[in-house]
Amino acid sequence: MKISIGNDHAGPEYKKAIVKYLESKGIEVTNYGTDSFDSVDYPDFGHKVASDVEEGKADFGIVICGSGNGIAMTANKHQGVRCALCWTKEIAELARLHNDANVISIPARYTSIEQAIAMVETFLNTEFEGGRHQNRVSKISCS
Ligand SMILES: O=C(CO)[C@H](O)[C@H](O)[C@H](O)COP(=O)(O)O
Repeated sequence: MKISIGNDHAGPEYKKAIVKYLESKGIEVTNYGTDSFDSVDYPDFGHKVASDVEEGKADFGIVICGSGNGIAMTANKHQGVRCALCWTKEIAELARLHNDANVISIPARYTSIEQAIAMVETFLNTEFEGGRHQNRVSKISCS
C-alpha cells in the first residue's frame, strides 16, 4: 500500500507520529508536509497529496491542518478524491464504509496524536460496504 501525507504548520508532530506508525506497518509513505512550525499555506500541501490519489500514485491520502477543513476543501477539488474530515474513530470508519473516502483529513488542533493514529488505523483497515452506498457515492461527482 502507498500513502501520501501532507500537513501545514499546525501538524508537523502529528505527521511525524503517523508516518512512524505507517512505516512500522511496512507502508510506503510519500511525505509532502512541512516539518516546521513556521507559517505556511495548507493548499500547497493538500494539492500534492490529492494529486497523488487522483493520478493513482497513492492508494490513500492523509492531510492535516489546524481544523482539518481548509486542507479537506483543497483535496476535494480533485477528480475522484473523496476527502473526509474525521474527529472520531467511528467517523473515520463510516467515511470508508459508507463514503468510500480515499483521503482522511485530521484536525490537529482539535484531536490528540493518539486519536489521530487510531483514526488512521481504522480508516486504512475498513473496506467500502458498497451496496446502497455505491449509487450515492457515484452521484457525488459533478462530471
Ligand atoms: O486550520 C487550518 C485551515 O483550515 C490551518 O491549519 C490554519 O492554521 C488555520 O486557518 C489558522 O491559521 P494560523 O495562521 O495557523 O493562525
